Amino acid sequence: MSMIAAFYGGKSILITGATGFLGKVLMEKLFRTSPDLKVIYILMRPKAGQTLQQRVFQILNSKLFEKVKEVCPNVHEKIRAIYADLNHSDFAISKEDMQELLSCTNIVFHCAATVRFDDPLRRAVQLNVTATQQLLLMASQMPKLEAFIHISTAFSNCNLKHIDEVIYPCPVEPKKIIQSMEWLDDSIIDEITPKLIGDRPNTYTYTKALGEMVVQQESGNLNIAIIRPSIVGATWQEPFPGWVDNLNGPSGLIIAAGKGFLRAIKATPMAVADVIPVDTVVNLTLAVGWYTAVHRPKSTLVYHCTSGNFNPCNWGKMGIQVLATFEKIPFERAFRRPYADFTSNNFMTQYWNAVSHRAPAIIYDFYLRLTGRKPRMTKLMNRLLKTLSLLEYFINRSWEWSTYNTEMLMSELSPEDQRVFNFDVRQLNWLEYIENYVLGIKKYLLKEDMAGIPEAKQHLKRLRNIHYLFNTALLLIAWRLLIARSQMARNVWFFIVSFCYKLLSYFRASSTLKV
Ligand SMILES: CCCCCCCCCCCCCCCCCCCCCC(=O)SCCNC(=O)CCNC(=O)[C@H](O)C(C)(C)COP(=O)(O)OP(=O)(O)OC[C@H]1O[C@@H](n2cnc3c(N)ncnc32)[C@H](O)[C@@H]1OP(=O)(O)O
Ligand SMILES: NC(=O)C1=CN([C@@H]2O[C@H](COP(=O)(O)OP(=O)(O)OC[C@H]3O[C@@H](n4cnc5c(N)ncnc54)[C@H](OP(=O)(O)O)[C@@H]3O)[C@@H](O)[C@H]2O)C=CC1
Repeated sequence: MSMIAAFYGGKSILITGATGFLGKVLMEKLFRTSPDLKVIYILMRPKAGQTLQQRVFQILNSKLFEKVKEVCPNVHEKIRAIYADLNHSDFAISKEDMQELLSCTNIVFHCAATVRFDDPLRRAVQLNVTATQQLLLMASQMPKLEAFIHISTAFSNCNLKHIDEVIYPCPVEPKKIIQSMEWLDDSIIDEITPKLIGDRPNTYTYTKALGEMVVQQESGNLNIAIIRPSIVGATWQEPFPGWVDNLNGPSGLIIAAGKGFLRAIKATPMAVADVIPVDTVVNLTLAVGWYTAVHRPKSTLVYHCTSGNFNPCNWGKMGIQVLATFEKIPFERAFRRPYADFTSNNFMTQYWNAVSHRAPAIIYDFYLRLTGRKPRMTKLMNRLLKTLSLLEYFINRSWEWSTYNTEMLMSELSPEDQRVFNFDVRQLNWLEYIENYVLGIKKYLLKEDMAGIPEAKQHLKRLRNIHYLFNTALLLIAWRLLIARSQMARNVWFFIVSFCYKLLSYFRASSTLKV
């Protein structure tokens, strides 16, 4: 019997960010391994015209929850969706709901965050810092609380090369930042943002670091732990391989490459691609929840959930495997044939952006205009290039994360828990994982049918022929223009033609002699 699964039995669990990528997998695993848990409270807001109930219904009816429905048929009765907007000062939770949350909650998993790299500082602070502070305040009023688990990111201190499992201070106190956001106007905040974030690349990593400081400062008597995952990718094993439902991290770029939009990328092939499967993060999170509640460590422990030091894969290897998978499992209606060029040179990046990204987009838009349709490729390409520029920082560097706490926890688990809540990425086979990742993107993100693979392959063949034809035509035009302008080119051209003519005459003569 798994001790961790038994621990969550009968518990009331509060999750923020349960509608997000990580939150959904966390909920799924909890229900599947501890179907006798009492209730999961999820703090959520209505979105895209859907009420809370409709959102919950959609999640429970997704492919991800198919196994849960078998082991926990009354799962819908065990989810309590509570209206909450973490951007509000008191989360806008009703009094009755607040009362229930405060009196019943045993465990808190705080996953909600804004993960956008380009969010203005005010928004990022509100969600990643102030909301964390408020949730801790709520937690301090929960008499039955056993553990508070905060999800941060391994990149919260990406300004350092070697990162230990400790909370690093930021130069300006989070409380001062929170206060200043209340009275500074947007233009001033925009002006001081670069100074505040310093050598971090964006407001996301900076505010996640501030969030950790808040956890440390406001922890009081709570049992708290922080988990720092690196780049969270599709599921490795559970509930099935390759599940993914958003474009963050590598997923968006894999789509862009598979559809033939992305042909070159400024990346260091030897830099470590510290991708970690989402189910591994969830297993560690649940193990940490159990350990923190049962063993009550004296201080706030930080756990790195990374792959680089256990089982490293680099961006070059990942790119090659992604491309190899496109050969077997191509995406439908590709714009161009998938092709990868990794370059770490600025000039070459500009060159490829002009030749391989912008020029085809302009030509295609011209074609759309000619055929009376609305041009859209240039806009899409500009977005892609903006995304690339925001991700570049992370694919041209390597970091070292120490993992003493994570390894200590692994050794504390019983063999059964090590199996059920496996977070040992040494067992991960990257080639298999990447293939399943690409397949998962095709099935669950792009919602493409596997039956369409032969047609997709045919389409790629047609694109290859068009590509050869186009290049040959381009070469001929260039050559014709050169001949018209340069005596030297003309001489070379006449030399080649007369050489070919002589060769032909020679073969003709020798074949006549043989007869
Ligand atoms: C050369 C060939 C190569 C072949 C092989 C290639 C494969 C191998 C190489 C793989 C290298 C991987 C490197 C990963 C490094 C990750 C490091 C993370 C480290 C930190 C980890 C964390 O701790 S934190 C979690 C990560 N956090 C994000 O990763 C958020 C990013 N994101 C945003 O910060 C916003 O998204 C941003 C972008 C501002 C847009 O902002 P925006 O307002 O312009 O756009 P929106 O988000 O509203 O989306 C508008 C349209 O862009 C589409 N789209 C959105 N994201 C997209 C995306 N990533 N790739 C494509 N397309 C994307 C979307 O589908 C919409 O399309 P549509 O309009 O048609 O619906
Ligand atoms: N994905 C990754 O690569 C990594 C993620 N992490 C961390 O993991 C955690 C989860 O990330 P992930 O699941 O990928 O992110 P998602 O963007 O998929 O999910 C974010 C969640 O936060 C919720 N949320 C955002 N704003 C509000 C709000 N104002 N009120 C209520 N809820 C809100 C979202 O709700 P809604 O659905 O309503 O928008 C959603 O449930 C984050 O803390 C992130 O920093 C760490 C490392 C890497």
